[in-house]
Amino acid sequence: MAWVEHRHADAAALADALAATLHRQCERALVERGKALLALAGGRTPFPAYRALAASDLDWSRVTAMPTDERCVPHDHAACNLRGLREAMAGARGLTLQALTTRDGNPDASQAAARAMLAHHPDAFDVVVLGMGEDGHTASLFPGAPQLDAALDPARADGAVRVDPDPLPPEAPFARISLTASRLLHARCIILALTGHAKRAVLEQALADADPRRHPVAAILHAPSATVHVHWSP
Ligand SMILES: O=C(O)[C@H](O)[C@@H](O)[C@H](O)[C@H](O)COP(=O)(O)O
Repeated sequence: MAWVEHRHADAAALADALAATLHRQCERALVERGKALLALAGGRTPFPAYRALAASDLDWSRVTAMPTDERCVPHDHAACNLRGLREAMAGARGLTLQALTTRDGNPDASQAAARAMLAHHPDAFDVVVLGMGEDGHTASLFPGAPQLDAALDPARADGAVRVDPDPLPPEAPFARISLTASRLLHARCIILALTGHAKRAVLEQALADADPRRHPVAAILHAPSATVHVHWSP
C-alpha cells in the first residue's frame, strides 16, 4: 500500500491542483502513447477541476473519458454522471465521452454495455479520479451492497458491475454501474479527492483498517500495486 498526501488550503486550491495534475498526466499520455484514457468520478468535489481542465489546450481529439460509475437513469436525467461530465467538459472540443449505461438506464442492459465498451478500452487508465462518501464508498462501491464482494474481486476481468446500494442513498436512489476495483486500479495515476473533516476521519479509518467491506475505498488505498494520490482540503 502506498499513498501520497496532498493537503490544500481550501476546495478551490484543491481543484486548481487537481486540474493541473490531470492536464500534466494527459499531456504525458499524448506524448508517450498518442492518446489518453481517463476515468472520472461524479459527485461535487472534482467538477471545478474538470471545468478548468476542459478550458486547457490539450488535443482533445485524442482523449477518451468515462465516469467511474453511473446511476442507472436515462442519459437526460439530472442525476446522470455522463450528463454532468458532458456539461463540465463542454469546452473540451473533440473529447470522446464513453457511457457506462444504455440511453434508458436499464441496469442489466447497462452492465452488459459497460463490459462491451470496456473490452474496447483494455489499456490502463492514464488517470483515475475518485471521490469518497462518508460511508467510505468510492465510485459506486458501496458498503453493504449485495454485489460488493464481486466488485472487489481482484480476479474479475469484466471491469464493470451492477451495484444496488442498500439502503439506496436518498439523494440518488438508483441502481448503479460501477467500474470494479481491479479496473480502477489498472491505472497509471490514481487520485482520491475529498474535502472536509468528516471525510478526513473516514479516510483515516480506511487507512487504518484494510477491510474493504467496511470502507470500500480501502480496496484502493491498500492495493499492493497502487500509489494513491490523496488530495484533501478542510
Ligand atoms: O457517482 C458519484 O457520485 C461518485 O462517483 C461518488 O463516488 C462520489 O465521488 C462520492 O459520493 C463523493 O461525492 P462528492 O464529491 O459530491 O462528495
